[in-house]
Amino acid sequence: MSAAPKGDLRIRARDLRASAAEAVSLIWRAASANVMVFLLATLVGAAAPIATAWATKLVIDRLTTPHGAVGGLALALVATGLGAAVLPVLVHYLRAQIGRSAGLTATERLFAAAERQVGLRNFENPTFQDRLRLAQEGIGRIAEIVDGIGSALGGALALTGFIASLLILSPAMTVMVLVAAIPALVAEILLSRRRSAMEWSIEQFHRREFFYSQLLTGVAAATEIRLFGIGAFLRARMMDERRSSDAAGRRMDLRELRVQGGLTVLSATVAGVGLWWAITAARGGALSVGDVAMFLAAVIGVQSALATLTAAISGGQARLLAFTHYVAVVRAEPDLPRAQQGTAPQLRQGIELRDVWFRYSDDHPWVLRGVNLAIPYGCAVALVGLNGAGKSTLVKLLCRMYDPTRGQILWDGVDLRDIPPAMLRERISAVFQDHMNYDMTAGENIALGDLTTLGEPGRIREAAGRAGIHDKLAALPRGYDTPLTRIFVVGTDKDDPVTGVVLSGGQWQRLALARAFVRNDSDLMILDEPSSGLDPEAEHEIHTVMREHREGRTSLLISHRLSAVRDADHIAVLDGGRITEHGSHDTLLAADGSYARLFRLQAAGYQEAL
Ligand SMILES: Nc1ncnc2c1ncn2[C@@H]1O[C@H](COP(=O)(O)OP(=O)(O)OP(=O)(O)O)[C@@H](O)[C@H]1O
Repeated sequence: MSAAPKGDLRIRARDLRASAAEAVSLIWRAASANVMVFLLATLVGAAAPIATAWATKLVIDRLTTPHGAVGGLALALVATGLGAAVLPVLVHYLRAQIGRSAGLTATERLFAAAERQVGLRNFENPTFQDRLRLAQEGIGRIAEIVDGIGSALGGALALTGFIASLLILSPAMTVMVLVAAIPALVAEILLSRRRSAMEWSIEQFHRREFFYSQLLTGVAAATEIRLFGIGAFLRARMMDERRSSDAAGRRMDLRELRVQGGLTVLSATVAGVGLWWAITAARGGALSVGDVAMFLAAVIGVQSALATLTAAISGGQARLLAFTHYVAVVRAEPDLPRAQQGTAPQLRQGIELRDVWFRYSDDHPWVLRGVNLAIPYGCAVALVGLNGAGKSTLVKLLCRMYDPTRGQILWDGVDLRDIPPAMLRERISAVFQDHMNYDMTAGENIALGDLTTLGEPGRIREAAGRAGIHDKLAALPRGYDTPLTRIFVVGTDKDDPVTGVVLSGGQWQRLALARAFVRNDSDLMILDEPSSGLDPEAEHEIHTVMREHREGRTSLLISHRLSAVRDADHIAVLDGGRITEHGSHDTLLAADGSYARLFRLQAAGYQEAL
């Protein structure tokens, strides 16, 4: 596994500062009172061992002196020992509290930032996906950042106190201990940078492993996996991903083992030399017994404070580097240049696509190559075309999930780019080909189409009625309050567990239709393959309903079932990224082009069967 490129690490110094500033301000704003008590307790806790060491030295010196009074000192020793024992428990509690408060705020901000990505481009970008996942992990480690700040401050205080103590006893030894510590500090900082780069580079393995694990443990793919017997195959792929990330982790651990092992030997040697010197000096009468005890406590204290400080700095750096992903997501620009001002005018004239070109990225081929299409106000326009012709892509452009690469889409003459996406989408309702089935109650599944209906069951029922699913939903064990999921229990009533229900594909499709219908006042209704999963009777019934629903409304209907689109006001054929034919059903049949060919092909299929 290669480390992150050098350029990446250079950028990281700046990112690190931004990350530190963001983390400190987040922690402070989320829990300022607790932070103050935490810092105070940490500092007092760090001073306690120094006080203990001095009290111990004085007690020993007095004990070895005839008639030395030790009562007060012994009490002080007990008090500092008590403080040293109790404070860490308090610090631990405060750290967890601060971590929770800051984590709550950060989670809210992260998901709000993800919502600010109003289009789909970033969500389809693997780098952004990696960042999102690492950002969530980073939030989980905020408590460690708090810990790091505490350890750094405590370590610095303990270090200063013990160095001062050591200086009194032996300036030469002080220099020696400090010089031995510098390589440790530098090495730890470099190691932590390398570890962060490694973690970033193996994120792709984690994401793929997660994908396979979801497949293997989720319900969605369970039937196919069993039928095709591909469980072992998928598991092998998942384990490959795990092995790749483990291999990178093992290499990093080995590197740390070598470096940290060497550094430990170095500090043990320094401590040994110091001990030998102190004992020799005490023998010669240059140091008292208490001095030797103090010396030992100071050497151990300096080394342990340095270790704490080094770990706090390198660990803090690693955590802040992980936190840079959070900062990158919350500060990311919206993916679509966003119209802040402006409104979506109520549709009066219609929608027009003017020479629209689109490709998903510079590396992808063109999907649309100069589409010109009008969807006049109050008309039903049908879009037909072969698989992959770009029909769903065109729908996504209409909802402004992406902006056209070239050309314009006009809403009553206003460029969609000049309309805030949220306002535009309030005027549109849709059933998508790949509609969502939410693991929520039946009523909620419909109300998601217009949240104002959450408190208005009448509107929900009416939409369900129009989509032909009311009777089914009303007959469920808890009617519209029945959870449509077997994945988790909805509600908290332990004595009366709510059993979830699983709907069929066609029933889910009707629910998706109801979700679109519930948004009554929409200006544009988009129906992308709304009846593909329905039985023939249901399909006929739904098309009748949709025809009624479309009456006087502006709508765009996409279907491979050409009998379903024949009564649209206009039919447009999308082929090779362009509109190649358009007109009414009769005109297109008379023109004897590709629409006529496809229509006859489908009709012949039915006739042959008769
Ligand atoms: N998110 C995406 N990223 C990259 N390419 C995409 C993406 N979505 C679709 N495409 C590509 O764009 C082309 C058009 O796809 P689209 O889904 O719009 O076709 P369609 O006409 O709706 O097809 P179908 O009738 O099969 O539903 C296809 O070649 C597809 O591979």
